[in-house]
Amino acid sequence: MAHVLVLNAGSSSIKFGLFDAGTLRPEGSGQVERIGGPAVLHLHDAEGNRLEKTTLPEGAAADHDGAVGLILQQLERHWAGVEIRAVGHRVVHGGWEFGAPCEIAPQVLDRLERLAPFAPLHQPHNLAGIRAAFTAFPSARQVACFDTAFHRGHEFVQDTFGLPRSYYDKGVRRYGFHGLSYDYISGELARIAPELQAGRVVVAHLGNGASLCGMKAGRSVASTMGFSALDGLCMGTRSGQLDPGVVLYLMEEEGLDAAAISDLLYRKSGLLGLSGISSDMRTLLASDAPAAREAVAYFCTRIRRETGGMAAALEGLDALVFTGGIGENAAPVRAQVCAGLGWLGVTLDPLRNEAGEPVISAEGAPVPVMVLPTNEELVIARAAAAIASD
Ligand SMILES: Nc1ncnc2c1ncn2[C@@H]1O[C@H](COP(=O)(O)OP(=O)(O)O)[C@@H](O)[C@H]1O
Ligand SMILES: CC(=O)OP(=O)(O)O
Ligand SMILES: [Mg+2]
Repeated sequence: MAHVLVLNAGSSSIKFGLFDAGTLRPEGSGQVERIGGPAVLHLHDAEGNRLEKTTLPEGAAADHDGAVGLILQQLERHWAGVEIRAVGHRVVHGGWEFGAPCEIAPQVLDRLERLAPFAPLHQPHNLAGIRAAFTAFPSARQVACFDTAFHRGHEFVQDTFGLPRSYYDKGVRRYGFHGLSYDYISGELARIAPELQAGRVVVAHLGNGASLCGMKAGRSVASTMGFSALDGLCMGTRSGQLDPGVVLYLMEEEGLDAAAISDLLYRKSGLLGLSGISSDMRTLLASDAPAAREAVAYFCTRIRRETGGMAAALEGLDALVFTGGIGENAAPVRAQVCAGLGWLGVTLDPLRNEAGEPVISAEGAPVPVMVLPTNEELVIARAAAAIASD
């Protein structure tokens, strides 16, 4: 039986999914999370039951390459002999060239390589996964699916910066990311609440990377992420929105060069930099340290501010959806975000929120608030299966 394998490299995790190429039924899934920290391997069978949850020995998944190697080993161990017809890859940055999933020819790989500087926490890992899959499955079709593609079609005013127009023409514009996740959520809303999907929805994808998408009738109108995956919300290790004057100060007064600034903004800021403790929301929520509390408070404050901005871009709000590792699991974060959004019609039911029910808003509240687990792997599998059947 032919299968589609999906590799989804995030900034702190690599997730995989194995699907029947015809029915797209899941045959197995898993992830290596907390890469670079105390990494944990999770494996699930076709029914979603846990096969394994193991804290990996130090060094086993110190980086994304190690994690890909581990996943390939586990595939061999638990799903030996399956025929892999196609491998679908999440590729975070598709620039302005790639607006739809595509088969990866060698010249495509070169073009994707050129976008690596704009997504240094992702693109190199996405490309390493592609190379590893070419070696491990030489006869499979390799397909790239882009985080940026869902946001194509924004109006000029949502995509431009206030720079001279020539920069926009050169591609210095807001691309937006997490599009595979938003695409999945849009489809889920159409299935379970079509009247909401037809309206104005803010989706908060809160993982190690975090962004908001404003959607109208299921399509992206605006994203808090911009040219790179640094902009917008505060993230695990990324600063989010920053006065460009700070970058000038760092260069002129502190003598930091581009590499040092990149390291600061991508790897040492956000929840990690503010708390001085961890980039991981679980660790921060479990900590009594005031700096951990303040980091979480900043994270939530930025989400509230940007939700107000998104509602303005959408000219109203009909629903708010939480997804991503934090959005799906961290009830205290959802509570803090929503506590300041009563003026928009958002009121939570604390018990439903604590239980992580699909609908967590209070009975009769004007704006439904939902928790929907994302499934970027399924979106990728659908595209890879379609291309492989051509
Ligand atoms: N049960 C939980 N409670 C709070 N936070 C959680 C929980 N499970 C996962 N998270 C958080 O989700 C984040 C990782 O999200 P995820 O979407 O998997 O990451 P990535 O951006 O690498 O794809 C981490 O900050 C982690 O602490
Ligand atoms: C684009 C991005 O930040 O992705 P992730 O949240 O998976 O790191
Ligand atoms: Mg992710």
